[in-house]
Amino acid sequence: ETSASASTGDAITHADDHPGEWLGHGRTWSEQRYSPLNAINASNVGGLHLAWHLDLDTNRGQEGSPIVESGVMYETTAWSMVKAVDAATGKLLWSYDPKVVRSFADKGCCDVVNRGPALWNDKIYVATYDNRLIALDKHDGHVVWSVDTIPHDADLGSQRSYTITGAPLAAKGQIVIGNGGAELGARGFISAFNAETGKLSWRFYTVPNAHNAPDHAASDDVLRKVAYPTWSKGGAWLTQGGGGTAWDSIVYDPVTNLIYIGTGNGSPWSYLLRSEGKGDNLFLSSIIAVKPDTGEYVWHFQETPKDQWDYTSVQHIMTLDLPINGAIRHVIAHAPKNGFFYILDAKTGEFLSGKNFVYVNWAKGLDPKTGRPLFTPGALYSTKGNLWYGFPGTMGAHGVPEMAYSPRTGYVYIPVQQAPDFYQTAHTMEVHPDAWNLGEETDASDARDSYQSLAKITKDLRGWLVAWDPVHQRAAWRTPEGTDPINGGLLATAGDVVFQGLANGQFHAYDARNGKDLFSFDAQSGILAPPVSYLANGKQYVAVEVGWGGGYGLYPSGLERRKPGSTNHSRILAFTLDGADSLPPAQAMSLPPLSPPHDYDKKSALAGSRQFALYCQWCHGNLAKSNGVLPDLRYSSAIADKGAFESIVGKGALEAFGMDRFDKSLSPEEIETIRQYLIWRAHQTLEEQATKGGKRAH
Ligand SMILES: O=C(O)c1cc(C(=O)O)c2c(n1)C(=O)C(=O)c1cc(C(=O)O)[nH]c1-2
Ligand SMILES: [Ca+2]
Repeated sequence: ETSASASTGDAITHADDHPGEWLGHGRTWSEQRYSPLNAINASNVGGLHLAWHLDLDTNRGQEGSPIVESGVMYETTAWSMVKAVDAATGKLLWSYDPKVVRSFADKGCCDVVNRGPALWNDKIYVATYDNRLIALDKHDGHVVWSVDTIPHDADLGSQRSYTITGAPLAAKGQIVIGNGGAELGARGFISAFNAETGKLSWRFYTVPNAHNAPDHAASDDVLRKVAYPTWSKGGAWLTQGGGGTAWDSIVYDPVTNLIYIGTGNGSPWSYLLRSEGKGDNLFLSSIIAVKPDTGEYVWHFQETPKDQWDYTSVQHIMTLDLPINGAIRHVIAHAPKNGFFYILDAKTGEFLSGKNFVYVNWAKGLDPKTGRPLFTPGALYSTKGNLWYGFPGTMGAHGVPEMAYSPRTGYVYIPVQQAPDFYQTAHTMEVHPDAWNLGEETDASDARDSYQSLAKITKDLRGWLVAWDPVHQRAAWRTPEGTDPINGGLLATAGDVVFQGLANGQFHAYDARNGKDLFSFDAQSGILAPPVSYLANGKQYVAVEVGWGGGYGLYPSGLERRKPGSTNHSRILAFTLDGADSLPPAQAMSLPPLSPPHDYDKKSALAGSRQFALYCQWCHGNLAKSNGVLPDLRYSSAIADKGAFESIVGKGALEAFGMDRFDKSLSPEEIETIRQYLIWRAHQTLEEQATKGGKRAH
C-alpha cells in the first residue's frame, strides 16, 4: 500500500497521516484546527522563541490561515496577495499580487482582508477581493487559470456589491467559493469550479430569485418550494438582493459526503423594510447542506429566523464525534454571531442541543425540540418600531476568528466577545451607490452614532477565550475578561496548548486543560488571524499572521486599535523552542498636532455629518475618529483646502491607495459639507484635548 503523498489532492482526505502538514483551512476537513504535534507542549511552551519573521507589503487587516505542505507555507494577505515562504526560515520563495484595483475597497463592508488559500494537487487557490478565483502553480506562483465568480446575467438585485474575503474550499476535485456584500446590497450564492480547468460545476443561491424564476442553478427547486414562501411579495429584498451571503465558512465533510454552507444576514438589515415584516426569510442566517458533486440541496437549519441584527451564520463550521445519550454522534458544532452554541446532526441537520455561550437579550433561549429561538419582544425592533440595544450586536458574540477543538480535552475553544449595538429601523428604504444600505437609521445624530451611545457601547465591550464543553453545553474554563472584543483565531495542539493572538498585539499560549496562561509575546500589532502548527526539517513550528484591521478594526471609532502607540505593522511570525530571532523595536505612531482651519459653517457641518455617516464612516471611523488603520481625517491637511479635498473625495486623487472617487454619489457641494464636518470635528477634538489637560483625546 502506498500512502498518499502530501502533494496530492487526496492527501487532505488522509490528513492525519501527515501530522506535520497543514493542508486545509482548519488543517483537516473536520476544521478542528487541531495539530497532532506535541514537541511544543504545556510543560515547555513557556520557553517558546521567535524563529523568524517576514514583513508583509501591506499594513491592512491580516486574517489569513496558511497552508503548509512539504516545508513551504502558502499564505494570503490583505488585497488578496499570496506569499510562498520557506516554512523553516521565512525566506520568501515567490509572491503573487492579483492587482485588485485599490479603489474597489469600499465595495465591501469590512476591509480588504483575505482568510487564506486552498491547495489541490499542484495548485494554490486564492479568491480575490474583486471576485476572481485564481489557480496558481504552487512551485512558482504563475497563474494557471482565473475566473470571474460573479455571473453577469444573473438576477442579483440592483446593487450587486460583491467582494470576496473568504478562503476557498478544495474538495473532490472542486474549488468552492462564496462572497460578501449584504451590507451594501447583494444576493448570496456559492459556486463550485473544476480544480484543474476552472470550469463552473454548479451554483447554489442562498435566497430566492426576486421573480421566483429559475436561476438555472442547483438551488432552483428548493428556493421555489421552500424558501420563496418565507419572503414577502413586496419589500426591499426584491431590489437589494435579500442577502444571505456565504462570506466565510464553507466546509466539506467526508463522513457525510456533504458540503456545509454558512449563510449571512439579510440585505437590507431592516426586516420591516426587507420583507414587510413577514416570514422567516430562508435561507438567511442558516447552515445549508448540499451534495458536493452537484450542489443539490440536502438539508438546512436556520439559526436566526427574521434576521434584523446582522446575525450571520457564516462563522466557523466544525465537525466532531460527540457522545450523546450514550452513543457517538457525528455532529456539527457551531457558534454563530447570535450567541448560541449549536450541536446539529451532521447528516440530517437535526437540532441536538443549543445553549447561549454569552449573555444574550434577543432570545430567551431555544426551543428544546426545534432549536428555534424564543424571541424577546423588544428584539423584533423593526416591526415594533422601538430602539433596541441588542446583545450581541452586529459584531456578534463570535465573529471571524476561528475556533479550535482538542479531542484530548473534549473542549471547543471559542474566541468570544460581548459587543452590543443599537438598532433602529429607518421609515423608508433609501438606497445609495457606494454606501451601506441597511434600512437602518445611520445619521450621525441618531442612536447608533451619538457620543452617548458610543460611550455606552464602549463600557459594555469585553472579550475572552472560553473552553466550551459541547457535551454538557457549559463553559469548562475561561480567560479573564479583557476590554477588547475581537481577539484572534485559535489553534489547539496535542501538546495540550491553545494558541491565540489578541487585539492588543500579545500572542499567548494557554494550557488547554485549565486556561493557565503559559506564554506571551509582544507582536507589536493587533492579531486577528488564527495560528497554525507544522513540522519543517523535523522541528515543530507555530506560526501566525499579524496585522490589525477587518470590520471591527475600521469602523467603531474611539474603540481604537488596542495596541496603543505603535503603527500597524503586518508580518508573519513563526515560533520554535530554540528560535533565535527578535523583532526590531515597534515604531511609535504619532499624529501631527491638530491644526484645523479657523472657520466652518455649523449648518453645513451638520449636513456633512449625514454624508459622512453614509459614505465615509465604515472605513474612516464613525464620528470621524479613525482606529489607526486608515487615515484619521480630522488630522488630514486636505481639510484645509477645498479644492484638494474635492479632488480626493470627488475625483479620485488617492485611488491608488484605496480611496474610491465619489462623484457619482456626491455633488461638489455635498463633498464640501463633509469637509465642513471634519473641520468641526477637529475643533471639537481640540477642545476635548484641552479639557483633558493636554492629554491626547480620541
Ligand atoms: O454580510 C456580508 O456579506 C458580510 C461580509 C463580510 C466580509 O466579507 O468580510 C463581513 C460581514 N458581513 C460582517 O457582518 C462582519 O461582521 C464582518 C467582519 C469581517 C472581518 O473580516 O473582520 N468581515 C465581515
Ligand atoms: Ca454582514
